[in-house]
Amino acid sequence: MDVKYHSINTSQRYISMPDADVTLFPQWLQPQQADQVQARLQQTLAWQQDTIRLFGREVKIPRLQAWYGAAGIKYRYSGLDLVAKAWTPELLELKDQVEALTAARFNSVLVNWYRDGNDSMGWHSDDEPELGNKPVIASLSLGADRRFQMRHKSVPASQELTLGAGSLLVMRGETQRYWQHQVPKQRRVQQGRINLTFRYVQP
Ligand SMILES: O=C(O)CCC(=O)C(=O)O
Ligand SMILES: [Fe+2]
Repeated sequence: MDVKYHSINTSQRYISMPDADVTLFPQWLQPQQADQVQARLQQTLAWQQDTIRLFGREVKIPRLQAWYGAAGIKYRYSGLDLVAKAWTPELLELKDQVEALTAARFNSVLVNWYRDGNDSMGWHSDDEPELGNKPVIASLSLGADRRFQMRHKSVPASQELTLGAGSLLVMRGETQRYWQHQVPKQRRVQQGRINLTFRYVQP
């Protein structure tokens, strides 16, 4: 897998939303390359189905996750304490490419595997304190198309995108402060999807 020597398509679409800065690169990776990367990540990452406490009960989250990054990076996510595993060669290569595109720095990645349309992620903002003010979040999608919904926290504004294989969504500035996002269940989707969100966590 060598992302560098594939042509990367930087055509982009700015998504006009109040109090947000969101850009979509719909075909950042070519379909073939996206499939190749997905297969490789599925095989090589240390997937876990974490549990969270919800109303006093242990509940399995509806997807598999893996957290990778630089040594010593720790992260709290929905009440989970995650410690980054060391970058794999594929993840490091993707991180370098995403850094080159966005001119931002990342030291970790949260990887989610939605096994089919029953897996999902509920409404949230990526606004944990360790992400700092105005975090840049770069989100690479592989596999099945899934709906990505966004809603403003205080004014009636919303936006929905389809995130397809090879797409890269970059959220910057005040986006996390004013907006939430989710990946709803889509019962008819039978294929899996992997999403990687590259982040900079204050060490
Ligand atoms: O799967 C996605 O597209 C979004 C993932 C996400 O919001 C997150 O990891 O915080
Ligand atoms: Fe998120």
